[in-house]
This record gives sequence, structure tokens and C-alpha cells, in this order.
Amino acid sequence: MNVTSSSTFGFPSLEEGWSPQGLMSVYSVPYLIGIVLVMSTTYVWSTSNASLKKLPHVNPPDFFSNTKARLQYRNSANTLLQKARKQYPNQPYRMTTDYGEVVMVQSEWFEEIRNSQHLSFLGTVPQERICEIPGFEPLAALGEDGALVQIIARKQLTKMLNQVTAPLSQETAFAASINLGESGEWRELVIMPALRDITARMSSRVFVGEELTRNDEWLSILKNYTVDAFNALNSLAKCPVYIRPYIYWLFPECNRVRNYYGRAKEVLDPIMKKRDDMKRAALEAGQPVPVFNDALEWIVQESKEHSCGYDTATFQLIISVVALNTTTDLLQTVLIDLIQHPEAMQAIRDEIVEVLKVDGWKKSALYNMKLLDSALKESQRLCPVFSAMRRAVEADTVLPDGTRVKKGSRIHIDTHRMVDPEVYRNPEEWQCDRFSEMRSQPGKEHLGQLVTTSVDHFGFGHGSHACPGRFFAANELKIALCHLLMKYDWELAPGTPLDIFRFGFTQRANTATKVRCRRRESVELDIDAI
Ligand code: HEM
Repeated sequence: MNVTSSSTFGFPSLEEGWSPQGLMSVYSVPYLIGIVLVMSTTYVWSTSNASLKKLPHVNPPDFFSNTKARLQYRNSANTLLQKARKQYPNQPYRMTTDYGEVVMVQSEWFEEIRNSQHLSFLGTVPQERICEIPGFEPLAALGEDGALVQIIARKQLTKMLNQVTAPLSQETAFAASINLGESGEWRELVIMPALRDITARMSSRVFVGEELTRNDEWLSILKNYTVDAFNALNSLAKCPVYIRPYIYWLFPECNRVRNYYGRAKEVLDPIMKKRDDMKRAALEAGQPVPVFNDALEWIVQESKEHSCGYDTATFQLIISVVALNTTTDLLQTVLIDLIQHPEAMQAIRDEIVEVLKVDGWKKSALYNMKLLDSALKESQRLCPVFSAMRRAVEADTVLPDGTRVKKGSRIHIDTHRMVDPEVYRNPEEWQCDRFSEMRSQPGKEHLGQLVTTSVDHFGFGHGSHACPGRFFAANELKIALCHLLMKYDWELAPGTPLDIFRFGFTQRANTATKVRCRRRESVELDIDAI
């Protein structure tokens, strides 16, 4: 056999003799395949935590590859969760995921570890290695210790709630009008882009101030960055963790993300410079220094207070990534649930009228919309962002049963109590007043509120990393729904898809859902005149 001309992919037979050089030059393809197989097996083996070997495994990898197990996770994570709940009811177990082997824990145990200093939500971001890709710097900043976004969401954003109800309502009126129109004729539309534009405009009013909120280029960057970043995360999730930083350029959405990131800097830099110039000029003239109350300014203040650096564009895109998709999603989910329950929609309209007539656009009005609050919490219960919460283990941690989980591993917490018949009656049924009813029961007034987290409702997570933006998000959602429900009639478009989009533990509303809407002829209350 003339080895130099061989094109077969077989290994050389013993009769043909053997030399390493020959193998490299001629049989390089099978040789390389062999290396890759050995490396990936070593990788699978090395990434599995030796101390956890005694835990059962719900979808163990094959001897040579974890591809099948990862596919199972990606396409049917919820089925795996259900199976494991039956098989391993009161013990931790292992699951193969797109980010390696993780330790799964049942909801009940989370109460005991929820405030552990060694478990981090944002620490899971660097584990996925996406943040090493150009354009994903905002995700990298999310994973850094003491990220300013947490501080700002907890402190400044929540403090601001008293002042922003009326401005947010004005912005929603504008956004609803341009996205849904003023016509009394029915029109059909894919609802998610319209809702994303509404939430982008609302949050921009608070994050970047009035001037940029009406800047179309800024809004386009914001919306596209979050959509493409999410799509890129899903595409890259299919590749092994360790090769992600090297093959990102194969995915067009990654290149777009980098492009939007660059454009965000170009839009924001002149605004920041203009503000600096105004402040300097005022100081030099002995005039009061202008005060801006938005996240562009909060980041300057907080970075000084915490003696750390910051980048305006990075920070703004971080806030958008954590805020925009999640808020838009819940807005769509509850709107679709209400369209399917017209009597609940009318009851909420009645509540809005009753409350706004008394309170006007004050923060207290939003607190008093208890049925609306309940509808949001109920929709979130049935379609939370994550079907299993995530925590990066930043120092060795002992689980309630004594299992030691090593630093660098990852824990996921099954959120099944949100649909457990022992916790909720008819858990699969959407019941608008489920949580307003709960609020009327002594001792449960607090538990039934949208912003309250517990092991029975992980919609905003739970414990020391529970979503710090939830108070703002709750207000934003209620204001948006006041406008959508009071001003428009709604129907589902015939035959429209409604099924939830699931990818591993991530869940999202359907991006293709179509609705029909028209401006209502007679309204109980003109909410723009309040
Ligand atoms: C409906 C809208 C939202 C939903 C459903 C949502 C949901 C969540 C969830 C499930 C977590 C993980 C919590 C955990 O694992 O315990 C989280 C974390 C976080 N969210 Fe939200 N979120 C929303 C809006 C926002 C907004 C508007 C902001 C800020 C402006 C925000 C900022 C954050 C931050 C900074 C974290 C990380 C907290 C930490 O690691 O300590 N979120 N969110």
C-alpha cells in the first residue's frame, strides 16, 4: 500500500508497519480524531467533581462523549427534572448540562443555603466563558465581584420609584401609541417586538434620561444588543465551554453584538462629555451644578463611593441585558394569559379605574392594584425565567445532607414547588386571583405580593441574590399594563403559536405569538388625563 496516496480513514494495519512520522503525515485525520476523543473524555472526566461521584446521575455522559446527555438537557431539561424528582426525592444528584456536570438540589433545601456567601448568581457567567468574547464585555463586568449593577439596582433604582411613576406613564403613553396605533380598527401584529420597544423606552427613561429615551439609534442598539446577545448565548451553548472563546466568529449574532457594543460607546460618550462640560462650566461660573437623576449619573457616583472603575456603555448594556428580555417576557406572558381570560381582564380594568381615581399616578396606586399584582405573579409562576436557579460555588460548600461541593462547581436548584400540587391547588391552572386571595389570609399578606420571593415562588429568584431590580420591574409592568388594558381591546390571532420556548433551564415567551388589537371606543377612565 502506498501510504502517501492513501485516503482511507482507517488506522494502519500491523502488517504495514508503524512509524510516528508516517502516522502524523498520512493518517493525520484519524490521529487527530483520536486525540480529540481522548481530550474530550479527559475533559468530561476532569470536569466532573470527584467528591460528587457518589451522587446519582440523571443523564450520565457516554464513555467517549457527553453530546447525547447535553442534547437531553437542552431539549428536555424539564423532563429530566421531573424524572429526577421521582428517582431522587430527597437527595442531591448530578446532571450533565451545556456548562458541564452540575449538582442539582431540590427547592426545599434552598432555604438553608440561600444566604450562603459562597454561592453566587452572577459568578455563573464567567463559568460559561461567553464573556471572554469581544462585544460581551458587559457580561464579563456582570461576573466581577461587587458589580455596580447590583448596587445600583438595589439602592438607586428602588429609591427612585417614588418619583418615576408619572414620567413612566407618560413614556408608556407615547410608546403604546407608536407601537399599537390609535385606530379603532383591528390590526394584527407579532406582539413581542412591540412590547420590547415599550419596555425599552420605559426603562431608558430611568436609565439614560429623557434626551436619549427618544433617540432611535440608542433604542435600536439597546433592543438589538439584548436580542442578539440572547441568541448568541443559545448558539454558543451548543459548543463545548472551552472552545467558545475561539469559535465565536462563526456566529453572525456574535459579530453583531460586538458592533452594537461599539455603537453604544459612540452614542454615550458625547452625552457624558456634554454633561461633564455643563458641570465644569457651572462650577467655574459659581452657579449650582446641574443634577441628573438617572443611571448615567448613578454609575459615576457609585464608582466614586466604591473606588472602582466603570465604563458607561458596558454598564448601560448590562442593565439592559438583565432588565429588558425579562420584563418584556413577563409582560407578554401576562398579556396573553389575560387575553385568554377576558373576565379577569375586565376585573383588572375595574381595579385600575378604582385605584387611579383615588390615588392618581403615585407609587401607592401601584401597590393597591392587588389583582393586577396577583395576575403578574401567577403568570410568572407558570413561566419563570429559569426552571432551575443557578449558583456558582465560590468556596467549598456543604449541602444540608452533608455533601461537600467544591469551589468552582455549579449548583442548580429545581423550582418545582412553583407547580407542586402540595403547595398550590390545581397548579397547572392560571388563576388570576390566586395571590390576591393569599394576601387576604392572615400571615400571608406579604407572601402573595409579586416582589416577595420564597421557596414556593422563585420568579425573581430567592435569597441574597434575588433580583434587585424586581421592585422597579413590578412598577414598570403595572404601568405598562394600565395603558395596554385600558386603551386597547385584545384578541389572539387565529392559530397563533403560544407554546413556551425552552432551552435547558431557560424559559421564554414565544417570540412568534401574534395578537389582534384595536383602540377601545369608550374607556372607563382617561388615564392620560390623570
Ligand atoms: C420581570 C423582570 C425581571 C425578572 C423576571 C428578573 C428575574 C431575575 C432572576 C430570576 C434573577 C436570579 C435571582 C436568583 O437566582 O436568586 C435575577 C437577578 C438579577 N436581576 Fe433581575 N429580573 C427582572 C428585572 C430586572 C431589572 C429591571 C433589573 C435591573 C435594572 C434586574 C437586575 C438583576 C440583577 C443585577 C441580578 C443579579 C443579582 C445578584 O446576583 O445578586 N432584573 N433577576
